[in-house]
Amino acid sequence: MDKSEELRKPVLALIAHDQKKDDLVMFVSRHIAHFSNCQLFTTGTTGSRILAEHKNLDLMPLKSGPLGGDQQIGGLIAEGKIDGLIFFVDPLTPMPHDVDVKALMRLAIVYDIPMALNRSTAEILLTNFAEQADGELNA
Ligand SMILES: O=C(CO)COP(=O)(O)O
Repeated sequence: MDKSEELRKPVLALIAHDQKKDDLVMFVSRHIAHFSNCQLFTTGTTGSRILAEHKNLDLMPLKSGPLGGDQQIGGLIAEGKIDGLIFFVDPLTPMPHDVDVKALMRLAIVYDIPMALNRSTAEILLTNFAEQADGELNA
């Protein structure tokens, strides 16, 4: 691995179901220093909500989840382009695209991508990425 590869920004996928979007935007705000050093992919509406608060992030919104956004992120995972997935899931609302959500989670498991499905696990995931980045800087 050459130096530029070692120091490349972590690539994270961020997604939130509608009832969890406020929580995710707050989470991003709280950890903005960290997210400013990441390349981000999101589903459509999630990305718009985050960009409305934080215009300068390196963030690429894909299609909305029900229109294929979860599958696009799954495709990126299959191509090895995603280092971690933070997905604030709403467990209390039926979703028309539930199969897409399940397929995305399946691919994250298949490719052994760190996947946080709620806030407390997302905190652990971010801490881990931050520690890795510190380790690389001090190596
Ligand atoms: O439905 C979603 C994930 O399954 C999220 O999609 P949006 O970010 O477009 O609302």
